[in-house]
Amino acid sequence: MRTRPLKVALLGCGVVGSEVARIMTTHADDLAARIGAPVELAGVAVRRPSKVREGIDPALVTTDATALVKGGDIDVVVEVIGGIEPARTLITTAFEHGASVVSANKALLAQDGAALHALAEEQGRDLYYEAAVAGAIPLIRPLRESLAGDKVNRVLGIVNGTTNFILDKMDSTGAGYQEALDEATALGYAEADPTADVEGFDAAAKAAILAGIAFHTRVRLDDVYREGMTEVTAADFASAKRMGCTIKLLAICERAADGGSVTARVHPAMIPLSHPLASVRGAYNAVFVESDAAGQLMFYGPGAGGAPTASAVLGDLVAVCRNKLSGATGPGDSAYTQLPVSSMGEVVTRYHISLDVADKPGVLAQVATVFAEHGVSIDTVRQQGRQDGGGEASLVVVTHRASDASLNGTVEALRNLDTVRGVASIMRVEGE
Ligand SMILES: NC(=O)C1=CN([C@@H]2O[C@H](COP(=O)(O)OP(=O)(O)OC[C@H]3O[C@@H](n4cnc5c(N)ncnc54)[C@H](OP(=O)(O)O)[C@@H]3O)[C@@H](O)[C@H]2O)C=CC1
Ligand SMILES: N[C@@H](CC=O)C(=O)O
Repeated sequence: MRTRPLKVALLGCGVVGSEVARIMTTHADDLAARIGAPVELAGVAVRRPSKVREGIDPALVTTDATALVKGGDIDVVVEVIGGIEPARTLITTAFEHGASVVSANKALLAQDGAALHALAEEQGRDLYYEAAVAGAIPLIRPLRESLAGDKVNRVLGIVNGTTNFILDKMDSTGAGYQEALDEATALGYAEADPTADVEGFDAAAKAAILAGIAFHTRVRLDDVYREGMTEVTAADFASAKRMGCTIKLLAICERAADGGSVTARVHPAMIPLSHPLASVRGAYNAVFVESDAAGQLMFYGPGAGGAPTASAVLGDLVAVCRNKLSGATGPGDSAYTQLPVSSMGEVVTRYHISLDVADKPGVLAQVATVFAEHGVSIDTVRQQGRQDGGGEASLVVVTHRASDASLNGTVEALRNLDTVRGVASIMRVEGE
């Protein structure tokens, strides 16, 4: 074993960084044995230096992340600050000063992954980010390496722990949205700004990363259709239950049948209770990967939280340190092509639409005509008279598979009917 240690700069010591530092200290001997050299924590950059950090030598703590990255012959920079800046500049500085990088920063990678990969490659450095998608679950490496000889056609899953935690609480305990979000934040699952979680930005960033790696193409955050989960109500859960379904925030990346384009989307969806994703509870994540030769694979595990995420960071740290010692670098993305990313209008799926309508003869026929005129075939219709005496009924329509564009046209036309008082909710139905 080499005796000179590999030097690691830790940028960020919050929920994830503090666990990375703890494991680096408590598992130092194991890490050294696996890498073939000891690893030394050379410095820890934070925003608030006076905060007490258990197990961290105060002499290592600095607010000058740039100086830490530039000085002292750092071999590997672990970036767990989050956000775009200063993380991006620190990572590029690390590459330019001889260090490889391990990051958990999906927001940055979804926005600037291509440029960062290009710089890493130009400088002969590694850029690893297993922790950026689905916390502890090994997903990036299986897609990038184990499935490199297969053809992945679809990736579908729950990739945000916070929203799964909230939806699960709302469904199973009747908890309110805010109460469940506060608990997820206290448990360290949520992003610094939880809007990123609940509005689907975090899951969309992960979908962009997954689609890029799975289909060997470049997909950016802006290419991903996104709807958050803030408008999911108790009434939606009740409707879902009546259909034998529950509601999950899903990320779905698909390659077109002709292989010539891809789509990536994030939105809440009803899925049957019999589907394996329906039983993914709390902050757990699960991702299905469908490929030509392997068929269906499912990856499952803790999707958020300090220790699970640190596990993925440490796995990358070991891989990058091994590469450093052998003089190699891991796979980059220089061989990626640029497949077109199709719009949401072209996506084909099923829909659950809840309408408030006048409770009088002929309304059902009128509504059915609008669906037929837009080429959207109805699977089931359920009408429920209201007890409020207002002469209104609820009409729940579940469609067969139709394009999003056809469904949008249908809904627009329904809104123009005098007998349709309102469209209470529209939700896609997946996983059948
Ligand atoms: N939490 C989770 O479950 C997961 C998080 N991630 C990703 O990991 C990254 C970190 O997340 P998390 O640990 O939760 O975030 P936290 O907000 O808990 O920690 C951020 C850390 O960065 C430090 N920091 C912030 N700004 C600066 C700056 N300008 N210079 C130096 N240090 C700075 C903070 O310092 P201080 O302590 O002084 O405030 C803090 O230590 C993010 O990219 C996130 O998306 C990925 C998977 C799961
Ligand atoms: N906020 C994220 C953290 C992990 O990526 C989540 O809830 O999944």
